[in-house]
Amino acid sequence: MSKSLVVVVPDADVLAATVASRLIAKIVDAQADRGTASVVLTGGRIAKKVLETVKDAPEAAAIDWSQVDLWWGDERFLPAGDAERNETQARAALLDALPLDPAKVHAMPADGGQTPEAAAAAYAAELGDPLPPFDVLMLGVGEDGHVASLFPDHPVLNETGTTAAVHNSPKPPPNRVTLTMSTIRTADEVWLIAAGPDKTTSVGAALNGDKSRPAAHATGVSRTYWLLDRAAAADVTTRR
Ligand SMILES: O=C1O[C@H](COP(=O)(O)O)[C@@H](O)[C@H](O)[C@H]1O
Repeated sequence: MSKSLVVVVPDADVLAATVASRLIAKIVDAQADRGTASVVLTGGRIAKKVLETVKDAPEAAAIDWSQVDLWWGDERFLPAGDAERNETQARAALLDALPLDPAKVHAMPADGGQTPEAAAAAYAAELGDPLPPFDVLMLGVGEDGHVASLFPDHPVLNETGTTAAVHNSPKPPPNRVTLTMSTIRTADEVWLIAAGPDKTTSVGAALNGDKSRPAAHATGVSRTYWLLDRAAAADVTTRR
């Protein structure tokens, strides 16, 4: 049965260090088990800090980076190289410094003139059927409780495929591509990561049972971790 745990640490710096250590250990363990590891990245401020911390961590040398598949939970549908793309952020924070196999870096398509729907369909094809075995899927949590590009009360929540196009996102940019919640829930572990007082309300609501927050539905098959700093956790009244 899936277990859910809430981990609260003092601040965003400690949170980034905590998540980075866990991520390295998770990848090392997956590679010890089956030779490869599969990780789903997220975007946003704390995600950037986590990746920068992994880059500076001596224990990251224990990872065979050529045997890591990297996927993204969502992407801002913008031209390749745009600074607002989650891919651009991840490459600058960590990926460009690693000896990755380019064929295993599965970025979501950039806006090259096709529709977001076409981009979402292309990513679904890249994921394949069955879906890859995601060892860990990381998610930032928005001020409104969104995860990936799944926003509260948005039609994207009704999508039934493995990926979806998003229009009229309440957070810029308006067009996005995202994994659907059913895809997120196939990951072995889902880590919801949040820091700072602007996340207090949404994290508290989601963890206290407000099902209108997409974050409340993001669970892993084996484990769901809420990895929070004290400010983000200030309204949490339940410990799982
Ligand atoms: O737009 C997005 O926002 C969320 C959260 O970002 P943050 O800067 O508030 O932490 C992020 O997780 C998501 O991947 C991204 O596309």
